[in-house]
Amino acid sequence: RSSSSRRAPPPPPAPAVAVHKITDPAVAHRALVENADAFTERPVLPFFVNLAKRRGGRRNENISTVPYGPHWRALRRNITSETLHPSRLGLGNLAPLQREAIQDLVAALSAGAGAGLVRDQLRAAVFRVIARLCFGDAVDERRVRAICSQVHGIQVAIGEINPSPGSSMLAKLAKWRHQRQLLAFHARITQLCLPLIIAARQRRSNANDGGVCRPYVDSLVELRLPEGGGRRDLGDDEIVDLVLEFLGAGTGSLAVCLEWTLAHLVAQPDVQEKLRREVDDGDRSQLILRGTPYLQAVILESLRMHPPAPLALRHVQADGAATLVGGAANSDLVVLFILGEMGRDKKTWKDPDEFRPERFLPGGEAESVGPLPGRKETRMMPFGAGHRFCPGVGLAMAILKSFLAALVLEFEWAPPTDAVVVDLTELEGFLKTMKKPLSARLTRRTT
Ligand code: HEM
Repeated sequence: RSSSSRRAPPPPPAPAVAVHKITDPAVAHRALVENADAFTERPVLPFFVNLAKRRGGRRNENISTVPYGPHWRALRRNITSETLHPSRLGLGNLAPLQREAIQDLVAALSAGAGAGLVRDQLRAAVFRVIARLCFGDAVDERRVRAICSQVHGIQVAIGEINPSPGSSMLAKLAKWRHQRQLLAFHARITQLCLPLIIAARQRRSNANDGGVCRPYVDSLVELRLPEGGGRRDLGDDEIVDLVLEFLGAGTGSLAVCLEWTLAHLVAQPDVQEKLRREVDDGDRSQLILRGTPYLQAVILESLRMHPPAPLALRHVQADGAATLVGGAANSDLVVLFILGEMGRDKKTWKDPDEFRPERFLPGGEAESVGPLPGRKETRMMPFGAGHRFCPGVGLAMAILKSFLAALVLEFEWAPPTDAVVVDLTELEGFLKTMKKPLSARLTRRTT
């Protein structure tokens, strides 16, 4: 036999995948809401492939990456019912965590608000709340700050990934360095989180459930995942990845949204004053209970114009893809739903580039629009849509409302000098941040 006849047959070619972008909210509705079952999977990002290689090919899943099915359902049900459910996040549980974080934020901002400082302080304050929901009271402030800085680092590094790096040696080297940097962040986060996971296992064996507001990590050490007809515990490394997802998904988007919203309040003092009048009117401790439609409208308007997560991603099989491209699609699709463009779609929104919260009030063009798409219509989707919409939407809206209310009650927000115009240029990345960090002159209000 010739050597060529003994050669192993070549591996089957990888299935062709085409990329398809969607910017029209009506098309997104057809796909994610009306054909939800065909749009359940996300493409696998290279970072997770590299992480798996380091673990000898074993891929750990978090809620965002896990294929749709029993594993996803178990993780999603756990986060929703054990941590994010309104009964868990009742005012009695969330309010004290927020109060402490807001008090520290106000103190830090009172001490000076140079460029970049507002952004850093917002991120640190939101992280405190999310970290306490994740780990409970057991975590000390130094460790919280260290984890916060590593989680931020990994998000910035993911945002810097060049999607088409080219094939030159230099490009390959840059890509390799970048992946190493991501893995180093991940290793440091693992080191910082492992003692907290061990502490949670200890609490479990002591049969102490950590109180009414049970930390997310406690629910994870007790979770039994379906596997091969039976059930199994999660390993420490799997819990690290789920915790990292919780901390990252929770903090980054919230801090970015607060910064954008404050920037618009600086640019439009009339909106700021109207908002202040609403939150100042009546019992402040009952803010969320008494209803604050303008506060809700300001936040929705900010999320419409600047959805912090710029994309929702799906991997769609060729037959499901036909609903999008028409006829018979001959390849799978990676579908990019471009959330920012949907919020500014000219067919859907009047004067989409104007920040006008009134549009979400009764009588406005978007009075029935909320943070999630409706059954009949999608006009914006800052928290995604379909089966994989964001489970943190309730927590996110609660935190955004209480932080924003406190920040306009405590301070008057103005540009650093009267001559400065607020720069609202966006920076594309893992999150859509302000290109130039918000710089503001803060005057403490005496109330
Ligand atoms: C302003 C704040 C937030 C924004 C704008 C946001 C946005 C999003 C978006 C766009 C998605 C993708 C949805 C899709 O593909 O259809 C998502 C998914 C997700 N978010 Fe959020 N999010 C926020 C806060 C949070 C918080 C506070 C948490 C939890 C602590 C969270 C946890 C998650 C998780 C676990 C997923 C994956 C869901 C799944 O695949 O089943 N997010 N988020």
